[in-house]
Amino acid sequence: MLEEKKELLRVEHLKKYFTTPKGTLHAVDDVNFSIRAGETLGVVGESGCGKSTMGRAILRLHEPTAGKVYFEGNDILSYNKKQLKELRKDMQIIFQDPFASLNPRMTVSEAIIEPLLVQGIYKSSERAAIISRVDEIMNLVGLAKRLVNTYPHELDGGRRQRIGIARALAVNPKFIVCDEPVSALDVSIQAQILNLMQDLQEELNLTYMFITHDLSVVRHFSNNIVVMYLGQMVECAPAKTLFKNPLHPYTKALLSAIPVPDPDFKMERIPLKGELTSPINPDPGCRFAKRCPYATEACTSREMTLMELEPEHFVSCRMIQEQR
Ligand SMILES: Nc1ncnc2c1ncn2[C@@H]1O[C@H](COP(=O)(O)OP(=O)(O)OP(=O)(O)O)[C@@H](O)[C@H]1O
Repeated sequence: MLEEKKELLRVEHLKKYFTTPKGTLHAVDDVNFSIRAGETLGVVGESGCGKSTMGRAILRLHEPTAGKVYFEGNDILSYNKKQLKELRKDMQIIFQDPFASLNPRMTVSEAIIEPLLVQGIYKSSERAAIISRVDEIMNLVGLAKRLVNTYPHELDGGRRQRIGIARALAVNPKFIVCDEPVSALDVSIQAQILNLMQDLQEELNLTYMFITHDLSVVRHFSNNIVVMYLGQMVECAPAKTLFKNPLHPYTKALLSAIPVPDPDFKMERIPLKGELTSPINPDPGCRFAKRCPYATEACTSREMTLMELEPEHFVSCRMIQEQR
């Protein structure tokens, strides 16, 4: 019998609001989900819907406004500075733009050594052990040994992102927030980096939260997918279910925008009208209503909640919920 995978991360009623001159910006507004160890949760949605803020709030790079985050069953929002520093070894992040996130004055080896020293995994006097660990990590992420003394500007985007991955892996984490890790790369390089990340996940039993605006990137990669709209989850389901039977009009619109190679497969194209509205002091009711082709008066007057309409398939849409 297959062993049931353990839950690694649980997020409950997580909120992150920013105070702005125009009002309170609801960047993340009551999200709930969990991720099992060794699995990937894909988080998708348009730019500005709160994906990065959510990833950072989970890691406490942004202090959450409200909610709970449990890592291995522990309430990490109650952690003090010392506990947080320890936690950094378990929870890491890979950024979208490796060029912006790397120090231009650090060579490849210096960039990998930095987290090893900052996290206290080695003392700077342990030279031989550090050199051997850098060698091991470079090998793991497919960076040739000869690149050890090169600088980021001497490398292409793919190699730079391999350094970003190496820095995250250096401390032996269990969980990694991957924040659009391939969006800044040429399409030809994207697949290489995605394959590397998948291999690393298997080899090191990593758990990923993979943030992307592009549903097709997480299709084959994720166990479950969360679709976000203006700080809220509109749908959450196992990846296969979401692609086969999307229920929320916004998910359908995102999916219908992905080109499909199969000419027999015709999906009704649902155009998305207008832009993402402002997350500042949002109106009650469904936040997608202004762009939804099916919206009625009732959608704008009542607060929406996520409901499990099929096993593990959660949807926040009044019309779909009432059809059941
Ligand atoms: N430090 C901040 N102060 C004020 N508002 C912020 C801050 N960081 C993010 N925001 C706002 O929060 C909302 C969500 O932004 P976020 O970057 O999380 O979205 P995203 O879905 O990750 O988009 P992108 O892919 O463009 O980064 C946006 O309206 C953004 O302007």
